[in-house]
Amino acid sequence: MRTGHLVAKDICWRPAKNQPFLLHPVSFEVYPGRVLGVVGPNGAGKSTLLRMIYHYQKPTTGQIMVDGQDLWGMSAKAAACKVAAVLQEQPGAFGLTVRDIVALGRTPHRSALSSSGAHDAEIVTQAIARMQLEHLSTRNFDTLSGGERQRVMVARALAQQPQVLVMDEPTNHLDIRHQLEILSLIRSLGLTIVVSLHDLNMASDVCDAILLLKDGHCHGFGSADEVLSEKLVSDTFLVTAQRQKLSVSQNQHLTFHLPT
Ligand SMILES: Nc1ncnc2c1ncn2[C@@H]1O[C@H](COP(=O)(O)OP(=O)(O)OP(=O)(O)O)[C@@H](O)[C@H]1O
Repeated sequence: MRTGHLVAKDICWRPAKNQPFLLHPVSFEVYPGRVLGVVGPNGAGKSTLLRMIYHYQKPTTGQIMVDGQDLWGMSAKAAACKVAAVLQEQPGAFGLTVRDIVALGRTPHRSALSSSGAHDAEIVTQAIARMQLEHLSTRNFDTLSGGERQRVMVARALAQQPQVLVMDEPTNHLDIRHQLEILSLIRSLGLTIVVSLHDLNMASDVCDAILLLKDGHCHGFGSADEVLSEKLVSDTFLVTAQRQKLSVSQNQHLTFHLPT
């Protein structure tokens, strides 16, 4: 049976009891192996939502279920066996090599006293190969370029063998080639993926469903055709959005202008 069925039921969040909600109740479902794109203007609540899915920030109310299990009813370690994250900020590695960093992905799968064995080593090797990082595996992580680091963080997430992968703006700082590679990877992994993207055309190309947020409210959830309509995009981003069919690929493409 394919795993990675993600359900969010009325999740919302505020920093503290006496503060306003920054994310208002939002519900969605992602079927195993599908890709959900989270889009919206700056400050919409995208990262706030993702943090709840990768078990960093507990929803104030509501529930997140992975394969029928309440993500916030389990330990952080158990949750890390289910959900991995690739974030915008990459940690300082203090002299660790690329292979060391990828091997950290195995940590949630080990018991407190066990050291990593041949099985873990094989999974780490496979994750490095999947991201074509073999030639960099002994390099100090801190010496890599932004794009190379991003690929290492994806390899670490793959070594974690999650059912759900969360990616917060994974194409940031990547050149066009690496952006396309990350998008193609997202499609090919076969994992359930929740990804925040600023580029609405990319989101439309790569995602099976789109969740549109603004000011902490859900403004749409459904297929890209439904949610990324001219009207909804124009209203949400305060621009004039136009959808056009590209003559060569026949794909729909959004263009944007400031309203006159
Ligand atoms: N711990 C916090 N305390 C107070 N405000 C917060 C906290 N975390 C997030 N916010 C606020 O919540 C709002 C949503 O932030 P969030 O980072 O989720 O937005 P975003 O959609 O990811 O934005 P961007 O596209 O700019 O990255 C912002 O106004 C942010 O300042």
